[in-house]
Amino acid sequence: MNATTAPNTSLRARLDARVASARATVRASTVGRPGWSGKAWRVAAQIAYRDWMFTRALTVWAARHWVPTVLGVVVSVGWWGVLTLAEVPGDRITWPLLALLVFWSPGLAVALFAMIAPARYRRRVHAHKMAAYWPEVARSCSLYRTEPDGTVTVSRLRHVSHQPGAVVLRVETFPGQTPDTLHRAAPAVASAYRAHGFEVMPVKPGVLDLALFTTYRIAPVMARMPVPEGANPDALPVGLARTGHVAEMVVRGRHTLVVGATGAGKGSVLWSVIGGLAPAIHDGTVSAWGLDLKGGVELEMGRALFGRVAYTADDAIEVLRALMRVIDRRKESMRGVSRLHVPTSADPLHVLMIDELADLMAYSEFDVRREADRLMSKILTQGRALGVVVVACVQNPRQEAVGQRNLYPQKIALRLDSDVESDMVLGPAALQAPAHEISRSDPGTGYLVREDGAPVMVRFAYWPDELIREVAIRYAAPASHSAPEPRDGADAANAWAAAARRTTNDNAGKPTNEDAPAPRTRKPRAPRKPRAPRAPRPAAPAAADSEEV
Ligand SMILES: Nc1ncnc2c1ncn2[C@@H]1O[C@H](COP(=O)(O)OP(=O)(O)OP(=O)(O)O)[C@@H](O)[C@H]1O
Repeated sequence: MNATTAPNTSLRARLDARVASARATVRASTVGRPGWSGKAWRVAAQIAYRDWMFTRALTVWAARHWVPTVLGVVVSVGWWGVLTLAEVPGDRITWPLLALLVFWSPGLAVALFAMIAPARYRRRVHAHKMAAYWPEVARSCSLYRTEPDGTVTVSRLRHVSHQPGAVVLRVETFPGQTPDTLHRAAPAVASAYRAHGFEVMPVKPGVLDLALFTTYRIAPVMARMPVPEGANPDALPVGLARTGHVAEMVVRGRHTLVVGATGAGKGSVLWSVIGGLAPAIHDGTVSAWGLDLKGGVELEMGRALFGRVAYTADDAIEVLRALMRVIDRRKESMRGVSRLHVPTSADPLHVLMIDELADLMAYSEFDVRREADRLMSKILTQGRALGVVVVACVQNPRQEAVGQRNLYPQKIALRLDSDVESDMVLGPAALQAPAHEISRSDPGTGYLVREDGAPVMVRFAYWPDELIREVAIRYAAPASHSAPEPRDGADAANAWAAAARRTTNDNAGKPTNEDAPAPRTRKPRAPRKPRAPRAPRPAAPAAADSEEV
């Protein structure tokens, strides 16, 4: 900041403060008064406001349509003058006045509309202004072509609509233009209209909605007790989007990486997912697993929602192995039956929530890191279709902390420290999602970048500790989820398949902990006789992954 702007800024700030305080005083002594006097002030203010809207709309109409305005005045005054000069007996006012009303009737209709629905009137006026400016914007943003006869064709603006916090332009391509051109021009269009940001949403081939945000911030949202209808892992409500709509996140079939600097609000994302899914956890269709190597400070608050949690590195490895067993079992049961797991209470969607991934993947002992890396790679590459998904939170997106970030198809970038980090996390989507520009005073705000790469700014709901505790009590996980071991019946078959594959496994003989017998009592093994014919079974493609059974 230079020396001349500093005093101006403080003068401006002082003036703003004075104006705000004067407004507050006037408000408190008029419409803000308690009781009947306050009510009377509010009614009077409404009448004055609507009168003002009527007059303003009529004046604007008259200024724009001066021909009928002047003609109306000339005809009615002339008529009255003729009647007066001719000394016609009787009423000389009514008919001239009616003539004026007829000429001015369109303006009066608009003014009445402005008086009855002032907010809608303002939005319409605004939409008209935006539409009037469109040809110029389209030309300056290269959304035009010049015809052989020299005329210029611009992309057609079908209509302008308003949503809370955004103005939406529905734009249509002209023949020879691709939607990509509109995508590329979107930042320039947003800048031309002085918008705080934009979002492009395809409507149908050749037609796009371009949402221009009129506000930079999304107001804080408080989480509420979740309801069973909302606990949908295909469209989980997690907060508010900039358009004012509920923001939804896909959990099933997606691994999600959540990155945010310290204090950016990763806890809000974590609890929006686990808390939002709580009713599904309670009815058994979702099973939550947790890793919190900060000693369980975050997850212990809602411990009852999790089937299994780990607060130390060694326990975390055990949890990852247990998840691999689930994956291997599902590979067997889903092979040739289904390509995307459908959760049921007997066979739930497993959601692994990791608070601070770097504690496990970067700051643990070397052996733990290596094993965690191996298991996470397998879970991330094999789990999503098999109904095992990971939501991993991390502060630092550096390579060593999140070496596998490309294995997460869905990313959430909360406030980040630099544009390099935004780029690192979001790649090309960072251009539309400058997470490093999110203000420190807006924790819980971030960009959700789905698999298709389109970013949506979201304010995740804030979950106070009391609510997390209440939700955990009300929607505690069923007891069966606390020890998710191989199901009876499936056990013997898996053991047979594993034993058979181990004989052909490249890693056979290597000391892996998954080979250790599960600590549960198992059914006595079937006689070894059937092993021989199973060995050449065409299980080779999955063999590399089979040792975790
Ligand atoms: N959605 C939200 N709305 C409003 N305030 C929030 C929201 N989320 C978080 N906060 C505020 O920001 C603070 C920090 O949030 P949180 O602990 O979730 O950050 P974090 O990213 O997990 O930080 P760290 O990585 O240091 O643990 C909270 O104590 C809360 O006051």
